[in-house]
Amino acid sequence: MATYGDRWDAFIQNKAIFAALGLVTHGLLNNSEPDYKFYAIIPLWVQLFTFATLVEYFVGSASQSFLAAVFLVTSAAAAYFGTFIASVLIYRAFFHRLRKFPGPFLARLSKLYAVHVTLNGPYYEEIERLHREHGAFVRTGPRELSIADSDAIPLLNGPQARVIKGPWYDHSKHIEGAALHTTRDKAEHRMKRKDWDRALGASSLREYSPRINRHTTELISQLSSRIEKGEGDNLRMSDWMSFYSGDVIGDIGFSREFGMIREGKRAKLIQKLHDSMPAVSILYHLPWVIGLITRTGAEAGAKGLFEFMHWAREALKERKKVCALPSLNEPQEKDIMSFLLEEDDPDIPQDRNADARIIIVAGMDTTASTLTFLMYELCKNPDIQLKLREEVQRVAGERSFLDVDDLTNIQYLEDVVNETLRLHPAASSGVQRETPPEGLNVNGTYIPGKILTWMPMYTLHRSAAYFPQPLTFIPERWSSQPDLIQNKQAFMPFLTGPHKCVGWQLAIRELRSVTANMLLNFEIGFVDGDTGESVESEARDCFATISGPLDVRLRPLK
Ligand code: HEM
Repeated sequence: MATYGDRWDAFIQNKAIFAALGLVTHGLLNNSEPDYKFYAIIPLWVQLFTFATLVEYFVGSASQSFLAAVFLVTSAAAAYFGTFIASVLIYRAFFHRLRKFPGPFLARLSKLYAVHVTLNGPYYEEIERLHREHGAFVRTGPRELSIADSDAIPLLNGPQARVIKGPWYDHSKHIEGAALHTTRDKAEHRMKRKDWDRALGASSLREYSPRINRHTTELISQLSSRIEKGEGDNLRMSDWMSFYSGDVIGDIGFSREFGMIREGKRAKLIQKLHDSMPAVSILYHLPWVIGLITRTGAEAGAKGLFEFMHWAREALKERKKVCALPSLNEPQEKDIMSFLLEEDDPDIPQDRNADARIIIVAGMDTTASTLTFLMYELCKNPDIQLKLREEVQRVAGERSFLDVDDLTNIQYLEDVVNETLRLHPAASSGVQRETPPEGLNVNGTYIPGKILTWMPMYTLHRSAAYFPQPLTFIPERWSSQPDLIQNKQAFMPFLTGPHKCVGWQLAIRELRSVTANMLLNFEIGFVDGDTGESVESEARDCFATISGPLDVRLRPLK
């Protein structure tokens, strides 16, 4: 009579059973989109493997040593995973509900394709190339579509849109809850958005004006002193733009002084965030990896993220302490957190820490990169620089500094800002949305349910159908040459609808303030022998676009 050991041996040596189990697993997981549950599934697999090895060693008789037991179980696992993976790939390539959409073959199989592209240059450039090759709908991942058709904008972003934010936004929710930006539930988002709208609405923005003016004044004065020290022939303008936007957002966000303009270097935390960008540009294609690392307790793997969380917690506590002084119930000047925190509540809700992080992440690099690209375009187009300077000087008269509130009506300044945002949108590849279970119909094209969509702003903004002469920097298209805009709806650097950037007006005010005052004080050009191309060629797509380095020559105006 067969013993338990014999039965086990027969089982573990039967590759067909494991191959069949691989197929069953694919069948079970296929409809549940399991990638974001890998943090639970992978440890389960590891436990099963360990259990099977121990059973083989102690109960089975086919292996003479522990190593042999490991080997036998590994060969069973190879049959299981080999079949499972082959089944997944065949399904994705030929039977998936997106099979009719064109795109690179490898992108059908895995998001590793996007990782490969990212390692070789900005992802959004490849997306634009793919749209030129395949048209408005491109399959960019196993269950992912990039849609470059302005008719899809209301369906994906409008107030009545039935899509929700995609699972990407959940990547670290389990640690500290969701920030405004990462809240997927529509009702919860509406609630949170009310406070944020007050924090960044017109009357609050006026209260923040003195802070913007202070930081812009400091920027101009620091750059002037660098010129005096003989450094004006080669200044890394991309760094200065990043110091500026970081100082502004720390200050307006939660009264945090980074002092980067003063020091002429990045604060430690900001430097670490910056250093993590290459990893972010890859992980944003594989968000389940972040969940896996953080949920399986491998904190070392996500050290940067945990440090940032710790920093944000401490920064909010410090702000609270200052506000708790009897003479100061609130910061002397209001900041964004004044609207998000209950000043009398001794505790800081966890999701406010997440909000503090989003203030830095959403408010710093987006603005810094836009400013850098704007300076780049002014260097590349000296005539436009001259024309804009004349406009600004007309408003300034004898003054060498213009307050941000004096800059609301300079049409050509608006034109230059818009044209920069058109050619260099900060969210170049778009934002992730998930279609409702019943799917969507875009212009007669049916998009199945539970599909992840992206609307690539870089591609839309560079479409000749929407913006004739799309690759030329022509600020006049926004005012005196309206024929150069065929479809204004396709311009959405800040998105549109209920999730439109809540900080867009703050960003515009920063852009106006820096641009106008730079032009009042300096002539700006590329460093001798340089064309500034690294600003585009070394840019990174990290969900937000991070510009490459820009070195400039600054000459003070007489
Ligand atoms: C040129 C600068 C900026 C650009 C181009 C920009 C662009 C965007 C875009 C495209 C989104 C939508 C993201 C998504 O749905 O995933 C967004 C959202 C957001 N932005 Fe900005 N942004 C800029 C500056 C700022 C600033 C200065 C702040 C200040 C705190 C800010 C705070 C936010 C927040 C909190 C959200 C989430 C809004 C929500 O989900 O309701 N952004 N931004």
